[in-house]
Amino acid sequence: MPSIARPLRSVLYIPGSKPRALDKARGLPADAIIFDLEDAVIPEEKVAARATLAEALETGGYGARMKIIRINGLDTEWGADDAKAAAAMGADAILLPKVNTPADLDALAAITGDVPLWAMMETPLGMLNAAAIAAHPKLQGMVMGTNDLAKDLQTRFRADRLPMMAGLGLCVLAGKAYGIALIDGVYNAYKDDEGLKLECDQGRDMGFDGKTLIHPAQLEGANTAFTPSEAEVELAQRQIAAFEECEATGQGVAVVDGKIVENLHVATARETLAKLEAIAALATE
Ligand SMILES: CC(C)(COP(=O)(O)OP(=O)(O)OC[C@H]1O[C@@H](n2cnc3c(N)ncnc32)[C@H](O)[C@@H]1OP(=O)(O)O)[C@@H](O)C(=O)NCCC(=O)NCCSC(=O)C[C@H](O)C(=O)O
Ligand SMILES: [Mg+2]
Repeated sequence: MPSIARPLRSVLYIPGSKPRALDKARGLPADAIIFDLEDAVIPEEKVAARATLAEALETGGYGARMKIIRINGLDTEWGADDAKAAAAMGADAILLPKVNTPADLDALAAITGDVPLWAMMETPLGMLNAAAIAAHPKLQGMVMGTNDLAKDLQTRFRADRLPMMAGLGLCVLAGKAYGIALIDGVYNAYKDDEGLKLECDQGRDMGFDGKTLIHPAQLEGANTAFTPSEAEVELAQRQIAAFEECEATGQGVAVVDGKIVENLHVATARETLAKLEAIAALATE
């Protein structure tokens, strides 16, 4: 299972129709940006948003942040033209909403060619097909659409997200099996830092690489939650040192803080340190 080298702790949605927000994002500490042409843009502005976004990306200035364009569905009047335009904008990936089957990605790839694809996982059918979707050769990331999922499940929002756990879990399993990026859904109450922290921690513990965000005020919370803590880094260093010491004496198991450390734990410890290095490298780019 390949691990994701590029940090994707904070993935900020920006409406493609809002020049001020598009400009502000050039200075925000987001690991990735989703330039949105779908739900954040009203129908009357959809066509103009395409040109506004093309101009912003042409101007550039987004640095090392990963640039992802979310287009409208191919079953809408804007989808095909969005796809053609997005393919020419030099983005790192194109994100397709409401992906139900791998055939949806085939249809997009027929328009966008070699551009990597990401999938919004936000319908019950899409989540049931998560493994087949994750296996698509062009797919490099999945983004959870928890608002649309809640709508389709006819569920109420709960702090523990219990009603959507089955769907999120299927996507995590599928994403890990095929080594693609996995980004959790948005937290709608963008002024509630404590609630955001709880949901980020939950997503991080489930195995997500980061969280989608709707407002700059959420960036710090997500970046902190998805960065290895000082305690995690210090433990990883001690685990590696203890295991190497044991190995030198011909033993395969070390004990740290009363818990066994085997080669698989050392692999996780090394991944923790590598993740921290990748985050530090991003800050200097
Ligand atoms: C939620 C908002 C409508 C709030 O906007 P606003 O009232 O303008 O916020 P502020 O006045 O607090 O903004 C302060 C400054 O920050 C800039 N700003 C705000 N939001 C963003 C952003 N997302 N990216 C970049 N910059 C942003 C403002 O321009 C202000 O700047 P300045 O004037 O220079 O001080 C708004 O935040 C918003 O529209 N957010 C995005 C909403 C969105 O993208 N929704 C769609 C994605 S969610 C979704 O679809 C998930 C999925 O599909 C699912 O099903 O779950
Ligand atoms: Mg959605």
